[in-house]
Amino acid sequence: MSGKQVDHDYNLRSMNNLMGERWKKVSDGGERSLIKAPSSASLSSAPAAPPTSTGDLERAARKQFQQDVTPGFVYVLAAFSALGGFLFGYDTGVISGAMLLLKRELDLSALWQELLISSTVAAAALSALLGGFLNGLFGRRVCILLASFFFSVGGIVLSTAPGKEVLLAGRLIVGVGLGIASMTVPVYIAEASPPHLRGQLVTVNTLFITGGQFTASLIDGAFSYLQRDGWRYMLGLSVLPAVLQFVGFLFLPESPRWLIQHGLTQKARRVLSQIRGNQNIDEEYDSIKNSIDEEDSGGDGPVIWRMLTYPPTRRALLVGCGLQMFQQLSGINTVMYYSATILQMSGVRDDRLAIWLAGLTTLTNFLFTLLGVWLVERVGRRKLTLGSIIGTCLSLSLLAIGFLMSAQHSPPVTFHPLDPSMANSTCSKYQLCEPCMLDPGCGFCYRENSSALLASSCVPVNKASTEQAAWGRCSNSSLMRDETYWAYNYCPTSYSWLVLLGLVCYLAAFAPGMGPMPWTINSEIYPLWARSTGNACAAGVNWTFNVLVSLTFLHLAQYFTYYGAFFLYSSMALLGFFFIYGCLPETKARRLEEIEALFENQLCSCGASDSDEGRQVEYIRVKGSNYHLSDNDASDVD
Ligand SMILES: O[C@H]1[C@H](O)[C@@H](O)[C@H](O)[C@@H](O)[C@H]1O
Repeated sequence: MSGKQVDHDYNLRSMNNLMGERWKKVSDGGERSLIKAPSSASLSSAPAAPPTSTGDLERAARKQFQQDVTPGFVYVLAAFSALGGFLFGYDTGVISGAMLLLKRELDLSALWQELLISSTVAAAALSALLGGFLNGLFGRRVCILLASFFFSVGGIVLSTAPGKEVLLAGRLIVGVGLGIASMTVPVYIAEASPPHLRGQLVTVNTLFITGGQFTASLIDGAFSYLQRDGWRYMLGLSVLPAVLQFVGFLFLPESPRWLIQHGLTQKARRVLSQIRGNQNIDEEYDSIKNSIDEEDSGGDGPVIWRMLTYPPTRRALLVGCGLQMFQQLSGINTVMYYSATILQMSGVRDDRLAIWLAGLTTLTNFLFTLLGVWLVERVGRRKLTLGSIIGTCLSLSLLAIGFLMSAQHSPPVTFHPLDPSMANSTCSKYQLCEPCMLDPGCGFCYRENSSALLASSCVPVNKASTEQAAWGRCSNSSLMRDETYWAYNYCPTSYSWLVLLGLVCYLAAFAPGMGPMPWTINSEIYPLWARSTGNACAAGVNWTFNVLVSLTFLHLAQYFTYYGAFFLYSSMALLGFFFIYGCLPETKARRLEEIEALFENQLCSCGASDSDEGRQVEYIRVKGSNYHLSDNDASDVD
């Protein structure tokens, strides 16, 4: 565990020799299909024979390495693993639509609604922590099998539940699966991927999360038309991908790194050959073995203790957990959850239409995560995360300004109807829509006549359904004549376009970087002995802050108003920017065994070394030998 880097023997002279050999064969026509002859354009300034520079050869070698030797099996493995991400997104996303039907059919109180929503996230936080222990003991494959088993059983329990108690049990079971999957899948993909594809393949897992959220919003929209039992289909459909993943993983292999760690060396070699195709696996095998041997002499005590007392892993853990915390403090789940309300503010009054349009929010999140998959190996993790958090911070401010303008131009209450029960409701005290809307017990009832508001009142909400008032004009849809509207949670405003613009900018900035990078980076910053525990802690932090932010939003809005809440999220994102700028090193294209060395310097010294980033380091293997390439400076190689 000394931070010493494994000696990879990047012998450039031998590379030149090998390249020379190879080039000779190319000239002879022997391996023309492996390294193509340079185009005439690239030859124009080169000497006649051999007609290329070392840089060209390096590039050709790298291209060949990337094109020829990444077997399709790695993609299959990543896709089956990422089904765990899909279930993560589906199960967290589907509940909002299901809840609309559930609360009507099962007559759920507010407490039960909150229980059904947050129990899953709380169970996920605990089981993510437990997942670290299970991963070390049984391996990644068994943990993924276990997670998909929980997802399947949970889905069946939910779809057949006779009452709310069984529903709660089902939600807890799904939560346990979520926690285990969220910490295991990124680790498994990272350990199986070749370095040049690792970032992209782990980011695909987050793409599947946002894909799951998008699918959930479509399913919610489609089944909301069913008069009865729509929620059973919504919650039960997750069984299909869960069973698919379970069956797939019966045939997929264990991570070679875990196998070597547990002395199953022959099996590990077999798996490595399977996932590395026609490459020589000796060097990778040795480097994993070396790092495990170093770690074995690293001391006693529980892993978390060893992590905290060894500076590089302590720093990595801080960075990993910090990233997850700032991801959630940037308010992604509040924005997603309240997107329907935000859309209603901008004039969409039909509930069903608002549900469908909220699907557009999840689609935008999904599409911009796709951009992240494309960018991660091009610009690197650090720049992508930094750019994303600046954009997130600015667009949160834009959202806040939109809410501020709406609040400052809040329509007045002009009509004070008498409460038929003569109860003295607090709603009648409000003079403006803004405080009326922020009180969870009240809503704004108004008539609109060619964009002018008439006879607007603040009245109590119907406790059984927030879609109606407790009494008066807005208490019954048949009573609501043309142009009479009920606004719960929002106020009619002419600044809704600003809020909508803020929402779109927010998703465009958040989704490619702050969404996926915390997961991707956590899967690669810990040495093998600390990887499960590190990811378990970081995933636990993610889920804990997820539940904290979602549960506090309404109270925050009540005390600080909507714009106060969004300014708060924006300042959190600004803090996050300083944290990432100072503490997050670039891990792109490094081998997992080398990354520990990046955390040897004091934490928060990364900003100072930004200039090093121009010198991109890549490791490639050509038929079993490794070379250390510098992309930007071919003259390094002489
Ligand atoms: O990375 C994911 C993703 O960005 C999701 O959209 C969000 O709901 C999750 O909380 C987050 O962890």
